[in-house]
Amino acid sequence: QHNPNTKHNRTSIVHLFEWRWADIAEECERYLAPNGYGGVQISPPSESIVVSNPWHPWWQRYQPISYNLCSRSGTEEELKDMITRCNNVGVNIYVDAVINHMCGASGGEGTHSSCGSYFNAKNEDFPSVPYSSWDFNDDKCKTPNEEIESYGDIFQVRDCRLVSLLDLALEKDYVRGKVAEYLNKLIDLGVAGFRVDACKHMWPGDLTNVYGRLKTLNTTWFSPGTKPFIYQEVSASHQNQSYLKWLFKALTQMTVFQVIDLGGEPIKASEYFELGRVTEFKYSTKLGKVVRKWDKEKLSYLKSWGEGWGFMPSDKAMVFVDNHDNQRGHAAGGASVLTFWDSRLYKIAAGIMLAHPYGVTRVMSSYHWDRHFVNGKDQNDWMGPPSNANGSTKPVPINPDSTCGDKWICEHRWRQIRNMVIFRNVVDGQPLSNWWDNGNNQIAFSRGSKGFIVINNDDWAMDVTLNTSLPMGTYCDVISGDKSGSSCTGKQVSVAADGRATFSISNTDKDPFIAIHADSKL
Ligand SMILES: O=C(NCCCOc1c(-c2ccc(O)c(O)c2)oc2cc(O)cc(O)c2c1=O)[C@@H]1CCCN1C(=O)/C=C/c1ccc(O)c(O)c1
Ligand SMILES: [Ca+2]
Repeated sequence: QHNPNTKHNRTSIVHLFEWRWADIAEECERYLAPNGYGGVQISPPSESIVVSNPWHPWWQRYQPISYNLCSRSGTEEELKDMITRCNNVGVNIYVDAVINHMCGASGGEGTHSSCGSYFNAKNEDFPSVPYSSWDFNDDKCKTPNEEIESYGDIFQVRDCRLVSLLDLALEKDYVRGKVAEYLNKLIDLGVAGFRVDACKHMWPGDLTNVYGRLKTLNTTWFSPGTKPFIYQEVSASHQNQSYLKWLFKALTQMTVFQVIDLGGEPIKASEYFELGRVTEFKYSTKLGKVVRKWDKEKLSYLKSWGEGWGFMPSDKAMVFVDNHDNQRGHAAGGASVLTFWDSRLYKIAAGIMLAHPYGVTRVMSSYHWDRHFVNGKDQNDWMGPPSNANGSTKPVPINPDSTCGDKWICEHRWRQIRNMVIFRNVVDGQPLSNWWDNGNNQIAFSRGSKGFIVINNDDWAMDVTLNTSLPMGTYCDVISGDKSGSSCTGKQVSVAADGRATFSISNTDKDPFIAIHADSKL
């Protein structure tokens, strides 16, 4: 089901990565609802392993040991309360569903889990579900050590263990039933859909079967018959790296009698299109390259942004500037991905993503960690959220100036990003028009007659008069400030009767872009 089911033309999702349920509930009521966010992607709510080395890494939550709704973010009661409170203010909840695997094969035995449930990884014994060795792909996987060895082999990628994670036998009716039971319980609680993790490692046919077992949404908040919104993580990045390594090795060893499919990426995102939306991973890396002006990329090339760049159809795409994985440089294209660490360029990238009509947009909300690069790799890329000595996650304090404290970054609260989320809501449904560029890194475009954005990413000042297609009047720039009452706290733009306006943007501006829309008009 490809429609996010968002309420009263809210168009963006925010990923409150590793937030506690209690804090999410507060944030829905005090910030997300008033500022037009459509929904929240929450971290996996299922009980996971607790890893001690490295100490409580963020990715331990991607190693389930049961489907008990009890995790580092809170209890089932807190989850239920949060979903209710967010739904009551029109903010949907999307669950990060980890259904391809359980914990790593060397996860050990015992109760080192987020809620103390017993499991034995070695025997593939997860009594809380229950799952036993019958429910894993050991027989189906044809590699000697059960691991994915070559990313060029689509059977290994689906049926073997991803970094030794115990691979569930999703072709079995019993396993499909257990996974559907887990997702349906969340639907009963009121969630609006799922971000399905690691889809590349599951057969589309198995996913189709599981999705087919899902209930329609809880009618307390959704109209009868509404199907859950599904968006599938299909990441080419890591695959690409390993796939290209394999390809090179194969080529050096290839004899004339062997025929190796030299095609592109073996598994295509399009295999998953019919099932739901798919994360467009090229978007992050390409947008990062263009805004950083790497590889001779220019902002003016964004004239054909979207399908024109070879991305999947807009109505199938979930897009983002960065995500929890590639903001840590994991992905092959990782180096170009913009993150909160590069805040000035990050805001430009977010402005472009939110102003452009392509895809459903997801805003990342991160926490700070002590990056420590050694030979280009961050030794601390595993670090979990701000936490107390006992490993529990710290609450999110809100400062008087509306920023977050205690190392929570809260990109979704940055004025420039928050206001562009609102911009996207105001212009929803309006086509991109009035494209203008200077052949380099100065661009501008409107969204019908509802909004207009101008960006200067060149190393010199910009001073142009452009047709905005907006009605005559004075507009507040929502990047340098807000409209408050009958005045602007930042720059203002006056649009003449013929729709033209003059824009002057210094290349040394804190934020070298201007955005105006129907609701920022005085
Ligand atoms: O070096 C690592 N992993 C190998 C490279 C990334 O591979 C992983 C991918 C992955 C990434 C890109 C691909 O193209 C691909 O086919 C697979 O997806 C996962 C999904 C999970 O639910 C749990 C995982 O441990 C992984 C994972 O390790 C570290 C140590 C273990 C976790 N991890 C990690 O780096 C964890 C990464 C991770 C975790 C959760 C995610 O949703 C995700 O996208 C990445
Ligand atoms: Ca699998």
